[in-house]
Amino acid sequence: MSRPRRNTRSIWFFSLAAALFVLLYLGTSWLIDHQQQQVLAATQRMQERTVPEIVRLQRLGRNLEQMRHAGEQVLALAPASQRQSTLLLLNLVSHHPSLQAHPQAAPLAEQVFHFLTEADAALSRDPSSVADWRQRWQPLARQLSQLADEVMTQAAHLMSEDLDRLSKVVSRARLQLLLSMLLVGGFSLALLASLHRQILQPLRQIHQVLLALNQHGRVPELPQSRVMEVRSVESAITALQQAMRENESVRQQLEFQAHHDALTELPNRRFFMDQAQRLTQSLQASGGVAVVGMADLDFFKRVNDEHSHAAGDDVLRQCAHILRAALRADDLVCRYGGEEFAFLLPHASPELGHALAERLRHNLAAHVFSLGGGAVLPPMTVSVGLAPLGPDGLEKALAEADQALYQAKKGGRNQVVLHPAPASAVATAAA
Ligand SMILES: Nc1nc2c(ncn2[C@@H]2O[C@H](COP(=O)(O)OP(=O)(O)OP(=O)(O)O)[C@@H](O)[C@H]2O)c(=O)[nH]1
Repeated sequence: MSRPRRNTRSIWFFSLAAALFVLLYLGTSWLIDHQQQQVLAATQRMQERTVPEIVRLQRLGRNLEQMRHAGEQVLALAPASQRQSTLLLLNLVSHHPSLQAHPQAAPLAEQVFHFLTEADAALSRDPSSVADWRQRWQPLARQLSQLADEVMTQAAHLMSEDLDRLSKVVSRARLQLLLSMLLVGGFSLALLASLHRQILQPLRQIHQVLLALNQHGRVPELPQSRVMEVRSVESAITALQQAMRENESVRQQLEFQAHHDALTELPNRRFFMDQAQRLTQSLQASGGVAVVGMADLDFFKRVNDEHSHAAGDDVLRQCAHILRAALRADDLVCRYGGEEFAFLLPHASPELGHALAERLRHNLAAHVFSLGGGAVLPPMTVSVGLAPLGPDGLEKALAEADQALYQAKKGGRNQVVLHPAPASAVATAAA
């Protein structure tokens, strides 16, 4: 079962679509902006906090290493003056802010400075105690090295943590940007597809229908659109189509009436003459033969007088039918006027024309004309004049057929006379 179609005004449809598009656009813009802010914040954090912290830790690591190195120098039995300058440098390093700010490094630096000052004084007094001082120095040197390693590792971790965080933010931003693009792109495609289906396609079909209407071709069916504006155009076209069909039918009716006799529905004299002229020209051009005939009912006036004009009309209709049936399909025939008929028999020899006219005469004589109320007319007869189509054309042949008809009437009616009458008299007297 098909669902009933919902009608949509295109103005609502496009307003809604435009509003959705704007919302979607604003939403994705906000999302992109938000992601950008996050990337910026992560970068800023790295520049303002992480990098200085790393520098501080690296400096601390280097200072610790320097202290360990100073210790090695003091205990290497260098000259006293050199040990003094080393201790001076050590004093400076141990009070460096990077060391003082560190909870483990500050006491360790203090401890190292005191130890080495003490060792320097002792070695100045007794250089042979160096081995003992070197042994006591080892734990302090290890602590300095370990702390320096820890600090450097911490600096490396800080760097990689921040880089990790930044890369996560960037990849999340990239994913969201991709999704936003897909969403906007998908929506735009859906909108375009809908525009094509609801508006463009119906308009193309309307265009095809209008073309077909204009060219009088087979008009394709118009499917009913859901968009009301398009639908109203479709309705107008359907109404126009209906009006054109009716006009065409009226036109055909009028054309038929203009070309045919209203009573017998045979072609009228003017139409017959047009068609016969054209056929004559083509026969003359191709060297074809033809026979022209004039047929006139005998004593027809009596039917009118003795019965009624309406009865006369009825008889005329039946005679026209018998005449049409007696001749061949391609023969031209018309009601020439009153109870007189004309015909043109293309490709017919005088003998064939005569035979066809005889068939008409016999068929008419054999026909029973019954009137209303059981009344029956006496048999009707017809006189026929024939003339072969000569080089002088149709008018001449018709005039000769008319002369032959006159001869047939004069000769007693109910007969066929061929002009010019051969010696053996083609005319057939009534039985
Ligand atoms: N009912 C009817 N009568 C018509 C029509 N057209 C002509 N007639 C009649 O046909 C008759 C022709 O009469 P006539 O010319 O004397 O010919 P006829 O009586 O057939 O005699 P012949 O032709 O000499 O044999 C006239 O009475 C016309 O009124 C028509 O359309 N309907």
